[in-house]
Amino acid sequence: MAGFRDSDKALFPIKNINGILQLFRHQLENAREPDLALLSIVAGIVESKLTSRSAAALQLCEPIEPNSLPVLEIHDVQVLYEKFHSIMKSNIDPNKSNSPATRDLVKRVSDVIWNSLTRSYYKDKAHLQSLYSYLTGSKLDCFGVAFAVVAGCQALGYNDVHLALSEDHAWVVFGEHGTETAEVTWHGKGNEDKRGQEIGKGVSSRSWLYVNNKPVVCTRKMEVAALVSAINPSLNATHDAYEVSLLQQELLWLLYDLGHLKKYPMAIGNLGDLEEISPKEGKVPCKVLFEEAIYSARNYYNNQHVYPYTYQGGYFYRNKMYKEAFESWANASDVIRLYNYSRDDEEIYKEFLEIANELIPHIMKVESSGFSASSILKKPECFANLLRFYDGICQWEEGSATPVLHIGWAKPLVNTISKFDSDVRAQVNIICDKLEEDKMSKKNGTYFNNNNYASLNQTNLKEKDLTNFHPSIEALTAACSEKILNPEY
Ligand SMILES: CC1(C)CN=C(N2CCN(c3ncnc4sc(CC(F)F)cc34)CC2)S1
Repeated sequence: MAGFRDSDKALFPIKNINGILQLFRHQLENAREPDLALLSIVAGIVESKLTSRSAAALQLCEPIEPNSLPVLEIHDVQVLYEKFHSIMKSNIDPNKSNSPATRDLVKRVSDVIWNSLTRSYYKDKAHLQSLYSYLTGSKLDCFGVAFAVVAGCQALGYNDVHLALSEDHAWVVFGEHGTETAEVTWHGKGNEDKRGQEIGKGVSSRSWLYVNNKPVVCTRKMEVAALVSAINPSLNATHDAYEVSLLQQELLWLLYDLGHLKKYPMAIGNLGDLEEISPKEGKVPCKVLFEEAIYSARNYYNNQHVYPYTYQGGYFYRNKMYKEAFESWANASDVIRLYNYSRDDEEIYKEFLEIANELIPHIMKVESSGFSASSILKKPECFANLLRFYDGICQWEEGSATPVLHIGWAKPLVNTISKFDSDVRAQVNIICDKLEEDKMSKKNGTYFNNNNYASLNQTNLKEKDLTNFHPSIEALTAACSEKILNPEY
């Protein structure tokens, strides 16, 4: 059993970030499993005190000395900790027989959380992810409900209930072999919640939202990584509370050094984003962290996750490494191409839309103003990666009930492709032999992640060679060459 131990209590009152670190380290390094309720309440109190309006006002008038926190008294924590335990135990009998959870139990814990939430509130607001928010404001976001269910099950003595995470949803696994699954929270706007049901085997299982049944299935320590990843330092739309960011970064390094981020690509990516902003002495650089996140997704999740590539692509883009960004985004597109787009996939749709219609056009604009020989417009591998990027989105649409592309995509697409001269395009040799093409197809449902775009220093790209691309790419490329050949076209 977890629990608020005397050795934890000895660390209070906590006056600075180091004190929080000690509490998390103590919870993570001791034999018994870390207490999710305790750590979520502590993280939530600190986040709330440092990002609330009063905190912002305070910052403006008298900046408190660096790394200091408002003093965290044990009483503040204990009251909330006991409240959470009593909510759980007054509704559900603790697991005296130490048996695995049942679907009915999981559903009842989810109902206790669900029915105690405020009737209606803005679900996407910041700072609604922790048990502090639940216990003091009766508000939780989608992730927060799933986390609270797992923390509730732990409080009741069900240590087989664990958090399962996709890139935009969360649910639980449970049972003797940890193979039972259950929805415990809602997803998106206006969708009926499916709480209590097992994770879809139907069409929804082909949507990105369920990552082809390759979710991050957490251990208790990875659940601590999830609550740390969910710490939100934002003070307002434009500023972050420095101390909260620093605390999150230090806690992620603690978890990284203890090896608990190995199978958690998004947490590694979050650490990479924080490191890019303020690198910590003696640590692996953010560029390596983004590579490690990709390695983790390839190694443990059969390369079915998109975000590791968009973390890396975003890094390259911000650092004007545009050729590398195109490669990352093309790799992201190679992941999405084998999914069917469903209406639950809005988040990743928005991600690809921003890359295609904002980021790439911006790169084209700044690159076409200069005429340097090193310009990406002279590099066939850039053209090839852009085609791979667009082709992946086209293939994502193929076989999907919901269309992906619309006219808004075409203009930036044609604009981008037509920036490459025919002599550069001619150096791209696309080889998709029949067998390979079948492998890459969705029809047989398997996924061979070998790169079908052979070496680029071949000559003679004939229009007919493009026939292996999605028809719209072929049409657009033909249109481009038309345009380039006959400027008045
Ligand atoms: C490359 C990006 C656009 C940058 N941030 C990204 N994030 C993706 C989502 N983030 C996450 N970071 C750690 N764990 C999780 S679990 C989850 C799904 C939710 F429903 F539980 C989301 C998420 C953090 C931020 S992707």
